[in-house]
Amino acid sequence: MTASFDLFADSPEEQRVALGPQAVVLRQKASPLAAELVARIEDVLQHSPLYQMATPGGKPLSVRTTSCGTHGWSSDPTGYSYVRHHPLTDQAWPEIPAAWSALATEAAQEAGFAQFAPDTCLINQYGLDSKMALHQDRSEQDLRQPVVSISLGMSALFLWGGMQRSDKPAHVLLHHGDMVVWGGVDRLRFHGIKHLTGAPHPQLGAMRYNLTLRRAR
Ligand SMILES: O=C(O)CCC(=O)C(=O)O
Ligand SMILES: [Fe+2]
Repeated sequence: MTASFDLFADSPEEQRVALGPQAVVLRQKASPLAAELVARIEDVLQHSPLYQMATPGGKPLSVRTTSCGTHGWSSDPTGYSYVRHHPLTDQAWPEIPAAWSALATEAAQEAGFAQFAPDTCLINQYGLDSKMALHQDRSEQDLRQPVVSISLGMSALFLWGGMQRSDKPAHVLLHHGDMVVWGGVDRLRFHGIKHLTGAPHPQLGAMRYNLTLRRAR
């Protein structure tokens, strides 16, 4: 797979950008709710503080992360898994805010995945020095369920690869309010974040949040 197309030049009004047969960027899909989404992030973080995970190999991730939902994604020396408690507070994760689940269900529907009901949301906070290496999302039990992501804050260069880590990734700019949905034949595509880009966000500053909603169990 040689995904060498480049989406830097997208016209800003383009609403749907196909990344594959079952993967799509829904431009500005979350924009009408963005202020509300950010306010709820602040609520969630009160109960579920951001922390720095390390890869199973012991390398610290450059993002700070936390979760909400019945399960939270975790990386520790034993590997990647879904756990029921925040590793620092030992508390159950807070509920996924209803507006986030509803938006994810709607976006999944628009992308061709009916009745998506997330039970976990990973919150990644990126700073100017953060990135996320190419990886597959494969800790979930039912890989027929899609992945739905929401970008807030500064823009970022999303890497959209193939089914092999060595496949050359496409570069896709993701902006505040953009959503990405992938599933089906595209569910295990390698992806990552190269770096943040552009100006600091007027409300959030030199920072990006990514909310990734999935069905863990
Ligand atoms: O920040 C993003 O847009 C991607 C995040 C991601 O791939 C993940 O958390 O698994
Ligand atoms: Fe991912």
